[in-house]
Amino acid sequence: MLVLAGPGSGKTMVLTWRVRYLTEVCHIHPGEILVITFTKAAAREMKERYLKLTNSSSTAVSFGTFHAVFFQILKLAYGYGADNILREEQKYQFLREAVYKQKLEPDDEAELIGSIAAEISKVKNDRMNLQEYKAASCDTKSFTAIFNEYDNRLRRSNQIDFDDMLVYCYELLKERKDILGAWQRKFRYILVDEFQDINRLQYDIVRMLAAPENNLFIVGDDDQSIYRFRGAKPEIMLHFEEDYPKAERVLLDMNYRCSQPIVEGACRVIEHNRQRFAKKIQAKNQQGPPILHHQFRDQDEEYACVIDKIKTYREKGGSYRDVAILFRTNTQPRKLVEELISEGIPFRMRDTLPNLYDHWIVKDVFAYLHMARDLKKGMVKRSDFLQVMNRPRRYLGRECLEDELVSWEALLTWYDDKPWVCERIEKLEKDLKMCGMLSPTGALHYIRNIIGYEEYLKEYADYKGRKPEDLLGILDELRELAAGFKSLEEWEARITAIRAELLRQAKEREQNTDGVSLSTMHSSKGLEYRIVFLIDANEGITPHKRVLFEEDMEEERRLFYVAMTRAKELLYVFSVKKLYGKKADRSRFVDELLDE
Ligand SMILES: Nc1ncnc2c1ncn2[C@@H]1O[C@H](COP(=O)(O)OP(=O)(O)OP(=O)(O)O)[C@@H](O)[C@H]1O
Repeated sequence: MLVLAGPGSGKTMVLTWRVRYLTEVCHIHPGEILVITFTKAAAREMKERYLKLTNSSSTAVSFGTFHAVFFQILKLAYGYGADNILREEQKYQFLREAVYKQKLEPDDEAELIGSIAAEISKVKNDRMNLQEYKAASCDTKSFTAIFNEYDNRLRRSNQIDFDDMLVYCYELLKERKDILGAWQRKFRYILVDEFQDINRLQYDIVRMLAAPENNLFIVGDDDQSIYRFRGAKPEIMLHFEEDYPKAERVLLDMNYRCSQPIVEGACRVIEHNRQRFAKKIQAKNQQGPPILHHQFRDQDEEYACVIDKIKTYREKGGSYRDVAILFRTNTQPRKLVEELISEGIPFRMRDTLPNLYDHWIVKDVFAYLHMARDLKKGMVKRSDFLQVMNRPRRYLGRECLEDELVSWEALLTWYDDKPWVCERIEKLEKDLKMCGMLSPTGALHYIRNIIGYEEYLKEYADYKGRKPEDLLGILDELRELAAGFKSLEEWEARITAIRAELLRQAKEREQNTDGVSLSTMHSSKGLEYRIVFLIDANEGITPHKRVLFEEDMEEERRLFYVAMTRAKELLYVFSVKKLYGKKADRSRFVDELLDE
């Protein structure tokens, strides 16, 4: 049976009631029932709700994630234990060592390792032939070498990663009909939650397990499939009825969460997708204010409005935890976070916020700023100088600096046979003197345009085959953060305070304190709030600028739809006219939403 469910339609309840129906009405033995979810938290919640519903303290029904279920199968076949599962930190250590061997010298090591890990996962999950695979995170030859090195390391230590669990399970069940038969007899009834996010390998294993009786009960919302980037295949759900022509389809079209204006607005957006089951969702709650859209001059004005509305809500007796601010990418709310801290509004981040000040481009800029400051005392540090001496190119070698502090005379003497290098050294010293007299914003402008750091980044992007705007965007963002500070000292004191506050908040997050939720649209899935702010609803952000194909655009629209349907009562959709100093267009999703 295919249960096609809209947002807020009570999918968990449907699954738990179905299990109760199987056990209490159809008298199926609970041990024959398997309920598969995507996360441990979902499995736990499902089990708890089932126990509550049946008024019992334990059950023989199996509630587990795909990985837990597949690992159980491997455990019995091969005697695997917890020690055989590769831990995340070990995985990154193995990959780091494999990357070092290839001498790739990335600017951002964590980013490279993260994208290689994702690609390895993709190759394994899609059962692709490594010999024919063209890599995206680095050159194909290095990727193949890293993949093999990593895999051999796993074999040598008799370990498997999370992707291997699926691959090995698939291979085992394919080859050993006796083992497959035993599991088919054990789990005669299989229920799958969030089916829209299933990947090919998971589906193939579930199909094998469900045969020959095919007692499959799947629940999902094709409009909420948002994990294509990590291998989810929403088309599997769309073609389920072709794989199982006898399957019945049930539509859960009542939304118990959102008010009618929110449901209607969300439907107007999602109806622009072509790859979907057409359905009409209704709201149980017919009352509610309309969705509020506003286009602000810039983010400063936008964030001031968000903060103002949160404060008003709080003054009227509301809780911070009723409110969520949702955004497309986890780097988006940096400025907002600073504003919330300044205003003393507690918040909880559902995703880690990568610190802009840890980015190599920002480190370069700060090396210049520090040199400009230290030059006044004649104490420019060697480490700062080394960081940027050839950004832009000045034809300098590390050997020209032996002492901890830079001596400009010694540098000029070292290169006295190369007048073109001396010219650049003198220009740098002069530029640093100028920078030292400017405010942080003025100095950033100077470093970027007069020192030539922007030109350097463009050449670098060209050489690395990256989009220059991605790198220049970091400088744009830094300029926004620097605005208003009179001196470097003042700015750095603020950066230190924010770091400390974020650390404190991370600790507090574990305790259940009241706070506004800050979340990416992805991480907001499954959650609900009385009031939701969708910020920066602009082209290039949502939909994201990396969208290339129609399928990507449909995924972006689904993400927007998921975010909208988190709101129970009040939904604000905010856009800006100017983003990082440049003109910005309102998101097409806002146009679709307003097009009544
Ligand atoms: N039959 C029902 N009657 C009244 N309220 C319900 C019913 N089913 C669910 N709800 C309420 O509606 C809200 C949404 O339910 P739930 O979170 O289970 O939906 P969902 O289908 O998982 O949503 P989504 O996929 O959008 O995350 C919850 O507040 C829940 O308590």
